[in-house]
Parts: sequence; structure tokens; C-alpha cells
Amino acid sequence: MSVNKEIKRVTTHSIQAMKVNGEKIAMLTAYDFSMAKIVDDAGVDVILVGDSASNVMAGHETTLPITLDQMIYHASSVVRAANRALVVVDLPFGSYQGNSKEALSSAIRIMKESGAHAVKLEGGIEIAESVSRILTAGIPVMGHLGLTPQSIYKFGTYTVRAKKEAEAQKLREDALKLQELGCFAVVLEKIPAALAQEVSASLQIPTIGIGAGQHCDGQVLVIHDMLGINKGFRPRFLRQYASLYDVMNDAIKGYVGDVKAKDFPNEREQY
Ligand SMILES: Nc1nc(=O)c2c([nH]1)NC[C@@H]1CN(c3ccc(C(=O)N[C@@H](CCC(=O)O)C(=O)O)cc3)CN21
Ligand SMILES: CC(C)C(=O)C(=O)O
Ligand SMILES: [Mg+2]
Repeated sequence: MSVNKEIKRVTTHSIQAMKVNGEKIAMLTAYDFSMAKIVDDAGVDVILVGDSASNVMAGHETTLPITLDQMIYHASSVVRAANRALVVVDLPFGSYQGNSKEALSSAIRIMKESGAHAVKLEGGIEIAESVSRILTAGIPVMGHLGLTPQSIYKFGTYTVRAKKEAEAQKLREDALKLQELGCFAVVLEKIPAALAQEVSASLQIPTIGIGAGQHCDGQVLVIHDMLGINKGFRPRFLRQYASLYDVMNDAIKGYVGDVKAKDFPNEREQY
């Protein structure tokens, strides 16, 4: 057990207290040690080791290909960097949909092999048994409703979800079910702001929005998107806080130029 007297760790309980106190929860993704260190030092409350690593780390089109072993590798790197943030890890596609026993063993592997603090699963009532079994083992679970990228081939597009009343009603029921089961928070992805506001008000547990408006109890973005590293991705819900693609590209061009011009290394940079 590591003890750090200076920094108080964010817990599933403290983020629930933040909802009660009206303090918004700031969550970002990270997938590696160096980035997680920057994110943690900046005061982010929750670091999500998202299966979006499949896109931004591995270059896949969807989140489906990333494996449980790869998620554990990313998560263990992030855990070594995070001194303050609560670290939540996505269960990847195929590691929990089969049955609740498989879901539990995947969640246990993440907790045991990475040292993370909680897991996140996509879905509602369909995965209730899995969520319940993981919770029974003492592993905190974050839910994820609305746009669930692991089911992209079922829907065909990344458009706004739950615009029709039937889908909105299912989302309300799913959110209540996840709370009833004992989830400590739920991500609401790309749904109408009014629906997210209503769900946030009706739940005791915090909602974390991405493209779900200003009334969620917290917000999440993919770090590469908000830093402007992932240049092509500009959905309406994304606010870009830097243009790091350009900053890094310029720096690297400078290096290439200096090497080609025989300017680097100079006399002071050698032995
Ligand atoms: N880099 C990255 N950022 C993310 O936010 C993210 C991932 N990867 N991978 C996993 C999921 C997929 N997510 C997505 C993917 C696309 C849109 C999206 O809105 N895309 C387009 C087109 C949508 C449409 O068909 O209408 C957009 O311009 O909004 C939103 C969230 C969110 N997650
Ligand atoms: C976008 C967030 C919520 C996510 O699930 C991910 O990054 O994988
Ligand atoms: Mg995800």
C-alpha cells in the first residue's frame, strides 16, 4: 500500500460527493505513462483508459479490435503515473458480452494486473447480470449509455442517439437500472442535452457527458482530440484547447532541418 500524504486520491465516493456539492467532475482519457502524468498533474479527477486507444494509439477504424491484454498494458502504464486521479478502464469488446462469468474474469484481470480502481462497460439492462457480478466482487463499475461505440456495426453511424421517444425511454430505464445495480457513475455519450439533463436530475449517481450538454455532472473528452493532436476529428461536441499537432510537427521539422543542415549536434552537444 503506497501512502502519499500530500495528495488525496479521488475515489468513487468523492466523485459522488462532488455531485451532491454541485462540483463538476473533469474526466479525460490517457493511455500511457507520460500523458497520464501531465493529465494527473493538471488536476483531472478521473482518468479513463478508454478503448478509444484502439483508434488513437493503434490506428484502428473502430474500438472493436483492441484486446484485454492491450487494455491491461495501457492501464498499468497510466496507473504508474496517476497519483491523484481515479483510474477507470474500459472493458474491451468481446471481454464481457459473452456471459457474466467471462465479464467478471475480465474485470478481475484488469484490477489485478493493472492496479486500476474501476471498470467501465457499455450497455444497460442487457448487461445487468455482468454488472451485478462484477460489483459483487467489490469492483466499482461505471456505466456507459447513448452512443456505445462497441455496437457501431449494429447502428451503422456515430449520429446522436435517443432522439426518438422509444430510445429515450430505454435510456432512462437503463440509467435507473445501472444505478439500482450499484454503478458509481454513468457516461452519457452523444444524446440530446434535454434528455441528459433529465437523467442527471433523476439519478443520485453522477452522469459524465460527452456530447450530452452542459447539465451532466461531469464531462469527458479523448485527450488527443482536446489537445488537437488528432487533427481530422472535429465533431461539434469537441472543444480543442491546443493545436499540438502543429506544435509537434513544427518542432520535428526543426529537428530534421537542423540534422540535414549539420547544425545538430554542435560542439556543446557532444563528448
Ligand atoms: N479520438 C476519438 N475520440 C472519441 O471521442 C472517441 C474515439 N476516438 N473512439 C471511440 C469513441 C467513438 N466516438 C465518437 C466517434 C464519432 C463521433 C462523431 O460524432 N463523428 C462525426 C460524424 C457523426 C455522424 O455520422 O453524424 C461528427 O462529425 O460528429 C462521436 C464520437 C467517441 N469515442
Ligand atoms: C469517449 C469515452 C467515454 C470512451 O469510452 C473512450 O474513450 O473509449
Ligand atoms: Mg470507450
